[in-house]
Amino acid sequence: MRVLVLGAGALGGYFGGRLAEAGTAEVAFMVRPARRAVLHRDGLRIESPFGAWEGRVATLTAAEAKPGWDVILLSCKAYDLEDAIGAIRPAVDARTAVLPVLNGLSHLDRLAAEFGAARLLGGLAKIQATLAPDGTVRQLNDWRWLTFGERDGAMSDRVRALEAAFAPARGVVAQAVPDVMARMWEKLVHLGTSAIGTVLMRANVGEIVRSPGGGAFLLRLLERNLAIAAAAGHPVRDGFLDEYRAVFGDPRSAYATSMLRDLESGARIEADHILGFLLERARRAGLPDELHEAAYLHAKAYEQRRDAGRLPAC
Ligand SMILES: NC(=O)C1=CN([C@@H]2O[C@H](COP(=O)(O)OP(=O)(O)OC[C@H]3O[C@@H](n4cnc5c(N)ncnc54)[C@H](OP(=O)(O)O)[C@@H]3O)[C@@H](O)[C@H]2O)C=CC1
Ligand SMILES: CC(C)(CO)C(=O)C(=O)O
Repeated sequence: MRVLVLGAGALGGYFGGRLAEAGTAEVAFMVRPARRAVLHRDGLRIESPFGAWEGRVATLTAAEAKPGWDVILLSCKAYDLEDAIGAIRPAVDARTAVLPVLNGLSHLDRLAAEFGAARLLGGLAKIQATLAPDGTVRQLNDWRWLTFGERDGAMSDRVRALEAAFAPARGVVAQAVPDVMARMWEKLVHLGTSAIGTVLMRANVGEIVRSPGGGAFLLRLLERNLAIAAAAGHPVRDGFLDEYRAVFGDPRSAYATSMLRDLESGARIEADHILGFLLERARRAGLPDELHEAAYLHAKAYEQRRDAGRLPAC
């Protein structure tokens, strides 16, 4: 199996690196020149509770893209989607499945329009990882789930083959599922709650829960996001609520989101793709929207300040 990973950031670097380490697929990374220079100089370095890895990896730039890939794992941020589509376009052919692992949902319509619905898989990652300033990919806790599937629910040869390729990879639980759209909505309920909570409060889950009313605030957010998913035709599975009530009720939790990490380091954030999407869905369903509105406004005001160069020094 030949797998092209677009982006060697937190997710692309982690999952692509683990697959390269396992040696069960031919893996290459499509990267931009600055990242390529670091990978050429240092190799790909992963730090993880499941063991560090360092290795030389194949890289190519958009100008060098050629067809012949079974899977393209798309791991850019949503604000880079158009650029990434342009970069992978010459690499996509009749046999290629495109597997995006971005958070959110709205990228799916765009990718299906570009590459055809039949080529596009659904996918999500439950992991906490970051690309450190020195180029190291750092996994921050033991979350390690990569979930994907055909959007029509078929358990096709291609999703089974990808699951098999990942099976020996350490620090990864990769699963092909027959209900990937439901899983993506569940991920959005989870992320919507943690991202809105941590970004609005500029604090991790434990810090919020230990503050007066913080636990109730997170649970109210969780319920609002559950209602948004249900109104969109995707009620969560049994057990989901109990699992995430515990996640969002733990006073000792150090759980923070990639959006909070990005915001605290002055980076770009996926405000429209995640927060704007949820706000629009709350309004469309006639649900209370003031928490989503505040989070979206907060993120957009941050973008204004960032664009104007007025963020405090990090
Ligand atoms: N980090 C996390 O813990 C989690 C993140 N997610 C989601 O996964 C997605 C990816 O996030 P994450 O991995 O953190 O992001 P990162 O910013 O760490 O990595 C994205 C990478 O994509 C690269 N990229 C973007 N456009 C192109 C292009 N045209 N050609 C080549 N490379 C490109 C960037 O390269 P360059 O360096 O050149 O800018 C960057 O290194 C997001 O939607 C995020 O919300 C989901 C679960 C957890
Ligand atoms: C919700 C979480 C932590 C789970 O993977 C995530 O997706 C993120 O931080 O972007």
